[in-house]
Amino acid sequence: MRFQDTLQRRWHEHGTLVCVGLDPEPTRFPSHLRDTPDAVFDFCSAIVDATADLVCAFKPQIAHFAALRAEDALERLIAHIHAKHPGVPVILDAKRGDIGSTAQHYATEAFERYRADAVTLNPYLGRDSIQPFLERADKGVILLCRTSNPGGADFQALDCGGTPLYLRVAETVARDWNANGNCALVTGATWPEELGKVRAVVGEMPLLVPGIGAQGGDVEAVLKHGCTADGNGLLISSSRAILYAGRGEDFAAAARAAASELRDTINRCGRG
Ligand SMILES: O=C(O)c1cc(=O)[nH]c(=O)n1[C@@H]1O[C@H](COP(=O)(O)O)[C@@H](O)[C@H]1O
Repeated sequence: MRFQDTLQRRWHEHGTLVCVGLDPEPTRFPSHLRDTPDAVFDFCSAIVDATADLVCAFKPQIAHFAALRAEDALERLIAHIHAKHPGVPVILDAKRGDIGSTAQHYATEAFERYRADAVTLNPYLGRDSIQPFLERADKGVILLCRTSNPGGADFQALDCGGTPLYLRVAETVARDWNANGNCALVTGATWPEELGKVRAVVGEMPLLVPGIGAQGGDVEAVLKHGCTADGNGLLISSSRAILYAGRGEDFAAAARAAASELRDTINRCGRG
């Protein structure tokens, strides 16, 4: 099934906008897992199994695995999600971006090697750098637009003929790059008013919104500015606040409680 269809199904049939980010940091694992041979997989798969019914997507962050030489654990983790929780899409957070011939290899990496349903990309190199991904109509192409970090405005807010660069990105993606209906944008929870400006430009396009939890984004403000008219349209992503909600043997139950609370807060704050 296409990424955009699985996402719609999670929003409408499972009533959740929560995306759990999978960012393993072994120093923060519970002590009983820290020195086990397959700790990264064991930790992440326990979080996945404890939260799958509460999420609209999982988002593993590739650097967290690569830095630990744990790419094989990432491959097995994504295979585990597909096998045990079919219908939950996996977004590979890789933020790739390169000339077309190299981009082709990044597309193969994301969709064939890792079997991700969607990937985050940096649009800075322009259309041809994204083309190999856009052509995969069944896969989600999630482009950085207004990132959550403090320096996000350094370039993204630069004036481009009366419009900030991030809105130019939003306009271009919505108008020119989305012929297959498989594009989405990253807009950080830490900039809710900009999120609203992006929403006004892109119609119903899905927005991936990191920055809730550890980065301090406000759920209510995100919903006020970012929801579509039917109360959907967002993947509100949290990693550390869910993954490391507990430090003991009950870490997975603690993660479930944190994800459940986030889902309920979102639903209480007025989605659909
Ligand atoms: O593309 C992303 O996922 C992303 C974009 C952005 O603007 N800000 C941002 O924090 N992220 C990612 O989202 C996750 C946020 O983690 P927490 O702050 O722990 O919830 C990290 O994996 C970041 O790499």
